[in-house]
Amino acid sequence: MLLEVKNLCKRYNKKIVLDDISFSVDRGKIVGLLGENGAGKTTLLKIIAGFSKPTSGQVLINNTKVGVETRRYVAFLPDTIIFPKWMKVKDALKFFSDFFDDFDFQKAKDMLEFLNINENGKIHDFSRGTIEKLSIALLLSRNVNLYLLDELLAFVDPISRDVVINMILDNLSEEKTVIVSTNIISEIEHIFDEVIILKDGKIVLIDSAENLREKSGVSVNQFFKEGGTK
Ligand SMILES: Nc1ncnc2c1ncn2[C@@H]1O[C@H](COP(=O)(O)OP(=O)(O)OP(=O)(O)O)[C@@H](O)[C@H]1O
Repeated sequence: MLLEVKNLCKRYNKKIVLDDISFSVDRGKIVGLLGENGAGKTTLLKIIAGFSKPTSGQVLINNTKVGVETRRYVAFLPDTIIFPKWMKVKDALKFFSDFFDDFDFQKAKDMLEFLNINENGKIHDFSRGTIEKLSIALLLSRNVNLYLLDELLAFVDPISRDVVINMILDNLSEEKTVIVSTNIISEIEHIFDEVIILKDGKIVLIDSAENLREKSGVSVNQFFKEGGTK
């Protein structure tokens, strides 16, 4: 098992944001993490990425308790812009290459060329959608076991969404696992192996996408919109 989450709880002051969450994810899977605003998706991904501490419970990646060590296995796409204002694309490439041993420089360059993103461009002058595509390209150029993509496709235009989805698929192997939190469900659900639905910090559904569609008779998107529980 690549990822094991056991009785995870997160509280901010008195507010319970994650309430006794347990699940595990195998290698090679694409998991759709769904939930309304405030359900706890970002909090969960940040804890798995090692950027936020649980109040109680445990997260194991490759059998190692989450922390500095496990950050080597994980690439995290946050839902905010990570680049400083002065940075050009070529600086971001250099930063990733200096910072991450697992970064494939040539792969990143090829992806950026494919996406028509100029290396001399200043990142903060780009549209939010282009910044998202750049972030995804850099992230997928890391060779890690687990990719956590928060709010994927939030800013990407409908035409580019398929391009991004195909980049994810091209990058996958049996060893790599992807957890995607998104609100653009209908366009990406075909790549989900498993679906987790969070509501008020609790898991209300965890199933294979295929089972979910078969049992409910509707798409994952429709199922989620109708309330997300069986
Ligand atoms: N640093 C923090 N301090 C206090 N409360 C927080 C903090 N971070 C998140 N929360 C609260 O935790 C809850 C879950 O937030 P989270 O961002 O994880 O939800 P989400 O499912 O990712 O939502 P969205 O789809 O809107 O991004 C929210 O009620 C939020 O206000």
